[in-house]
Amino acid sequence: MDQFTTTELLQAQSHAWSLVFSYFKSMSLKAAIDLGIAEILHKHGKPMSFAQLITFLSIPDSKSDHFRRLMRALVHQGIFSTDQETQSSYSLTPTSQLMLPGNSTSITQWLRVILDPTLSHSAHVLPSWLKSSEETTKTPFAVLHGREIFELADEKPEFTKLYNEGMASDAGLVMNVVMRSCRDVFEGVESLVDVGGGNGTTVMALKKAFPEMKCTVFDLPHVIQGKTDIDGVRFVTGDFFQSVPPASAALLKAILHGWSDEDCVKILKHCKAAIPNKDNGGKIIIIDMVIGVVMDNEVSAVETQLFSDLLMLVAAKGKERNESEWRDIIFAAGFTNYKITPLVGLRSVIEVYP
Ligand SMILES: C[S@@+](CC[C@H](N)C(=O)[O-])C[C@H]1O[C@@H](n2cnc3c(N)ncnc32)[C@H](O)[C@@H]1O
Ligand SMILES: O=c1cc(-c2ccc(O)c(O)c2)oc2c(O)c(O)ccc12
Repeated sequence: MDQFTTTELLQAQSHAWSLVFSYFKSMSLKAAIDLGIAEILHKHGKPMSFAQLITFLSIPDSKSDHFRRLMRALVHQGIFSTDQETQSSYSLTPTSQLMLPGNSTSITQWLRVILDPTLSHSAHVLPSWLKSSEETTKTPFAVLHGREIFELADEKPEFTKLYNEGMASDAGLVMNVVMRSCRDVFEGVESLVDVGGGNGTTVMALKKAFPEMKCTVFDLPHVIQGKTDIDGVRFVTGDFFQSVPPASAALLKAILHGWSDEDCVKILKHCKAAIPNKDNGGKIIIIDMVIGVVMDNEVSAVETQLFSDLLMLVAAKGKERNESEWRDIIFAAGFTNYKITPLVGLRSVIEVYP
């Protein structure tokens, strides 16, 4: 017990407190979204005084000091910025810019899903789930809710709607980055099936860049329901554990991280059957994280990848993979070659060849 000095223990206490209070990073961010602070600042178009901010947000005078403390914490985290001298003139930062609803790069809906208690409460189940030998086929999420995340459509339609919109709100920004940094990945692809393509946001972004590409959005019935085909975009209902509609390329964006190695091999084999063989130029395009592959070796990016892995542990039967784990499932599914291109941020594009 006495191998650490008092100084070390005090530093450790500070470290532990910092970890404990980290949930206020999430919760203050959620409060900012729920209050619509970024929207108000954006509409104003120039730095906004505290008095204006509380007026526009309809914060009663009796709560203005409380609200100032929330703003102080948000500014400290770089979510909003403030005038150095007066500390009372607020502006957007790039992070709050992403929280403006309604534009194609907004991640507001995505943040709402990830911070929704339906997901975050699953984390509380992790310790008992880890000790239980009976629960290997169910995720902590299913232990808590009785069903897996994609089986909740009938029981929790509001959450499923939020989930589908949230995943879609992630697509705009990522596809923007893909089109800027590695557009050639999609160059010359005649037809593409977006496997687990959600509500079609990714495909719409692709169609903008490649109007000639024939696209299929493939997803579960409750996601595709009510969607009508438009010029060059088909919506197809199905299950990627049964089969995948044919195309020159299959896109798997944020799919494989949600499944076990065995399940990924099954999904990849169905994708392989859907695309042309080696001599005829078929390929799979995966957009997901590769643990440890981040631009500029940013330490905090790896930490975020590890936390995303924990989300896959509690909410899905999947995991975030490092390069060697990706290689194993790619080769196990019968592919012969792959190429990883890191994107700005946390994810990579993995091109996989038959
Ligand atoms: C994490 S979301 C990713 C959505 C989209 N690719 C994106 O990146 O925005 C996973 C998607 O897989 C779909 N999905 C889950 N199981 C499926 C299955 N068995 N067959 C087809 N799609 C499935 C879900 O409905 C959901 O839209
Ligand atoms: O809760 C989930 C969240 C995500 C998710 C999607 C895109 C991202 O950029 C990301 O960081 C996470 O994906 C899931 C998934 O793929 C599942 O199969 C089950 C649950 C989830």
